[in-house]
Amino acid sequence: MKILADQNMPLVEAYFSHLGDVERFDGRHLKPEQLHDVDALLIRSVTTINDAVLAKANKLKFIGTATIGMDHVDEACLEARNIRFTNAPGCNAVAVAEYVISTLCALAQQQHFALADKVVGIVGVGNIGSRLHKKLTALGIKTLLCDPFVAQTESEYPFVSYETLLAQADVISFHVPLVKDGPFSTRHLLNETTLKSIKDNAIVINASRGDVIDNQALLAHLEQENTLTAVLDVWENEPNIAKSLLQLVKFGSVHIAGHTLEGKARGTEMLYHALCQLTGDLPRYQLSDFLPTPAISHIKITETFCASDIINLVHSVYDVRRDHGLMTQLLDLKGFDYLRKHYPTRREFSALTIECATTSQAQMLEQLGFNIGTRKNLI
Ligand SMILES: NC(=O)C1=CN([C@@H]2O[C@H](COP(=O)(O)OP(=O)(O)OC[C@H]3O[C@@H](n4cnc5c(N)ncnc54)[C@H](O)[C@@H]3O)[C@@H](O)[C@H]2O)C=CC1
Ligand SMILES: O=C(O)C(=O)[C@H](O)COP(=O)(O)O
Repeated sequence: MKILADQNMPLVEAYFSHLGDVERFDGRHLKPEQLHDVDALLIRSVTTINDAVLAKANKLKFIGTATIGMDHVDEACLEARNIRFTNAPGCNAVAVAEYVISTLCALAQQQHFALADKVVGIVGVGNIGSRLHKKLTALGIKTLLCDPFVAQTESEYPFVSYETLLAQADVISFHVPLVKDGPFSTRHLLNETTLKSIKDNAIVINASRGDVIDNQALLAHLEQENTLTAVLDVWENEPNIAKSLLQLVKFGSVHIAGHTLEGKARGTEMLYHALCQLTGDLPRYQLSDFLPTPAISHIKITETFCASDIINLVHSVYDVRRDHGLMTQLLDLKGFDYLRKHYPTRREFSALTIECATTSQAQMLEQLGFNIGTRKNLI
């Protein structure tokens, strides 16, 4: 079997070599002739799949995208060609939720607010939004949840309308899929009109898809007034983003909110399982076979550990300001895709094991996502 995989997908050889021959390709520039005689194609979010690119795919029976988002794939055209398709639902949901937590911690330091004083509106309460909700609750932060689809089945929490969320939230964080048209389109959910309904001094975070916010409208809004804090991980027209917008956002990054080591590796692993299922092979490997021990793996905290220490703890694992610095300093020199390809290793909170002094610390930090070590005599 011939397997063609995006050059930025980790661990493909390690997982897939027993299934066939692995070759790599440049995800942004897949050409139809590269699919000749290929049996399985493994892509990331930068590869558009449509009729044109599949024109010479004579043997293709499987396409997997090691991402949550699927807006780059025309599923109808795969169905018509009888090509099995899968994404990797939830693979990097923890990473995106931790990106938002790191962002809020950094803003709390810079803007001198207490995290627990903010109301965070989550637009889209699926894999990412629900994990974010859990972590925010651990920090004592109130949330407003907006998801018309989940609201129909989930009665545990009250859901609000998008209009109510915009009017009442201090922080608005987008976690919807990009749906480009139809009655449930999410394109330009935040636009010239809806921008006018958000609160003064609000914080807007977008780690979903660039098109969910009308970037030109946001740019015009930021140019007019300065009470809005905008944080963007995703941009319209990547990789050729509006550089004038980058200058006005508080933190900008190159679509890396989901790029933890664990998140990317989980994506590869989910495709491996899906292909094994199709071929009838038994999976031989699991993620723990490949994840390295983190450089800092254990710490011990005392009873005096307090709110400001939580911020330091979060930033000891991941500080979003590193990524903002990389983007603002190196974008012109290296380009958007180079910075994504050479993204420095980032681990999830769970890679750090914490020995706590009290039971309440252990409960809170576990809910935030850290691994809790055993310690006798917890207070
Ligand atoms: N920046 C990054 O690196 C990453 C970005 N993403 C993006 O985040 C998106 C969300 O990911 P997940 O939470 O895992 O997806 P999910 O499918 O689990 O959840 C999305 C939720 O959005 C809801 N939704 C759809 N339209 C809505 C609307 N108009 N208003 C409110 N809610 C709406 C859905 O009902 C669903 O519950 C992905 O589709 C992807 O585009 C995902 C991973 C990494
Ligand atoms: O999972 C998704 O959806 C994402 O947006 C990915 O994390 C983006 O990563 P790449 O696939 O573009 O590397």
